[in-house]
Amino acid sequence: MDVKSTKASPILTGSQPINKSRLGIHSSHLPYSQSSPTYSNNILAVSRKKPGTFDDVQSNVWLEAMRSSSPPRKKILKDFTDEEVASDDGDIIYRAWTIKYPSALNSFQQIMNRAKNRKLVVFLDYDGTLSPIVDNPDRAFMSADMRSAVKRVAKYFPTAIISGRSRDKVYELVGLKELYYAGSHGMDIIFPPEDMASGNRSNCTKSTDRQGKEVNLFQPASEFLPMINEVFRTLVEVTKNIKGAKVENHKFCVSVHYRNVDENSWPIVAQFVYDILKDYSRLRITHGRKVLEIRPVIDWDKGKAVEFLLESLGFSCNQDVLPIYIGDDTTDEDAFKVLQLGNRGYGILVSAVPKETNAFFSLRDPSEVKI
Ligand SMILES: O=P(O)(O)OC[C@H]1O[C@H](O[C@H]2O[C@H](CO)[C@@H](O)[C@H](O)[C@H]2O)[C@H](O)[C@@H](O)[C@@H]1O
Repeated sequence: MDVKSTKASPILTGSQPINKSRLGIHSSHLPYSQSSPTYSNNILAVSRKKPGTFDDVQSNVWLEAMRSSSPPRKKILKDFTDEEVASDDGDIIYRAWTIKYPSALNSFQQIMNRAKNRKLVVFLDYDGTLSPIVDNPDRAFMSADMRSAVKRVAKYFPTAIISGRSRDKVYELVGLKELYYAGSHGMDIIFPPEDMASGNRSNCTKSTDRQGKEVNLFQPASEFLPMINEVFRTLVEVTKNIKGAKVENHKFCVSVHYRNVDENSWPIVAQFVYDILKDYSRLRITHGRKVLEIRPVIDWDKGKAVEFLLESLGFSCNQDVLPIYIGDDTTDEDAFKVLQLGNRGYGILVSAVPKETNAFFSLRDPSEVKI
């Protein structure tokens, strides 16, 4: 679903402060400020450094966040309970957690009761929600059964995929024309103009898709494209000798994967990313599942994308609509928060381990999402 852009229409709020507390790190510990962008030869800057030796406290904070991203089940349970747990105990702890975040499957009737006389609008994350987490991001396929399940849902309810991946990539993986797609953590949204609510004045760009069909594009970070491409190239270059490291260009953000990097080399990955980002005050980093995600400092996230789609498609009236968002990652928390506010809808966290979340319900893994 590639589109030929006809006009750039950035709705930038780059001067807004970002939510640094999401990382659990005080703002003074983060390597970005609110000053204007700088472009520089980062490869040279980085290669002057001795890799793997952190030169200040901030980067150690990053490393700690990397270690706690997607940790083994036993470690999460230990953090949650403050003691070592056997796997049977782990199940008991998980069941206790579902008292606070009940299983969406067991709460099906409750959800249906609330959905009575309302329009259900469904939002789905991709990785870890529709597809299982696997070592190779290029092999994160959703099953044919899952695709059929999503297709069935979309037949009855407006359904959108909101992913950290590029919109083209996630479309390629999902392959269903009948859905709405938002890539780059919601910074790249596409929908047919005929679905736009009447009277809506969303600041969209008109464009055409591969089939020549007219589409509406909303890309609030379009001015960051050259910067993102530059950072992507630099990161590919500096990480090329780190075994297992993988850098993905998601158009308006970049992912640096360290899932397959030996843990002893994680400091090197962190150091390189940290050094590069020092030169880009208008980019920030968030932590995903064994991935560092570099994104523009704009006031936009998956939660904002949910609000945007609801409004653009004419579903923002609280009384008539019940939005549901299913996701597994920290970036999905922004969407859960939007639905939690004013009890607007239901966030459903996909997690096999207890976690603090803004979601209302839980599901254990993608196989439960499919049901
Ligand atoms: O918002 P999402 O659709 O959940 O995308 C978030 C990131 O997903 C992918 O990485 C994650 O899944 C990979 C495949 O299972 C896994 O190998 C990796 O460790 C996970 O972090 C994707 O590759 C990232 O670029 C997305 O940002």
